[in-house]
Amino acid sequence: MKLQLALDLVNIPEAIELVSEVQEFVDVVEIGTPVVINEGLRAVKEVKEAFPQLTVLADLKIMDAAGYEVMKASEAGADIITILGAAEDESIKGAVEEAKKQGKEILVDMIAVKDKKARAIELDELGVDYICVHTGYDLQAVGQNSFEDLLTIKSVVKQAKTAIAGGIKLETLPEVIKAQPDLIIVGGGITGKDDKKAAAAEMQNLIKA
Ligand SMILES: O=C([C@H](O)CO)[C@H](O)[C@H](O)COP(=O)(O)O
Repeated sequence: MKLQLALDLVNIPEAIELVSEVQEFVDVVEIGTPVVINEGLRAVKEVKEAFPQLTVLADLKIMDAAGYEVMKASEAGADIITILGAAEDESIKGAVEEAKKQGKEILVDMIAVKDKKARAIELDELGVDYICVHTGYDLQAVGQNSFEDLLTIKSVVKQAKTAIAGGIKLETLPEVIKAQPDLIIVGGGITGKDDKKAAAAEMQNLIKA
């Protein structure tokens, strides 16, 4: 199991400062969708240049023009790029093909997919690297989480790695760990703490225990 730090509500200098603080306790750094919207792929480039030893994920949530967008994110230095599970199969295939060409990985975000079990089976067959269940900010706000969905996809996925994101905190981490996803994505559970280093360290300790 690996720990991914999601950076969503920062600019580039703040992102670099935050990663400096917690780098020894995280495996993957996510340049979140809001950061890409505000700063562009320059955020991916600058974070990867500052921390070449870390895996950098570009959370583009691609919906179309997938091969081209995966190519541009790869050129910026992303190691993993996200696409939406709701995208057309042609887009998923384009993303997977381009990522393979560039030596990168594709993570599919299942946000807003209704039949997650059926779609996870299809995505697994399309050769994606990760399938991620995700409760976005707007559904977190009405009390939802993705713990059940993680068990659902884990019961059918044969080849892809599994991931979970959305509102995971220290208090809920043990329940997530029980389901043994390959990747646990945490944003506010670390970035919202006064002592971010201690929060990341505590989470990494639980994950690696
Ligand atoms: O993907 C995310 C969200 O849609 C905003 O772009 C977050 O990175 C993801 O939800 C993890 O952040 P937290 O929910 O704060 O843990």
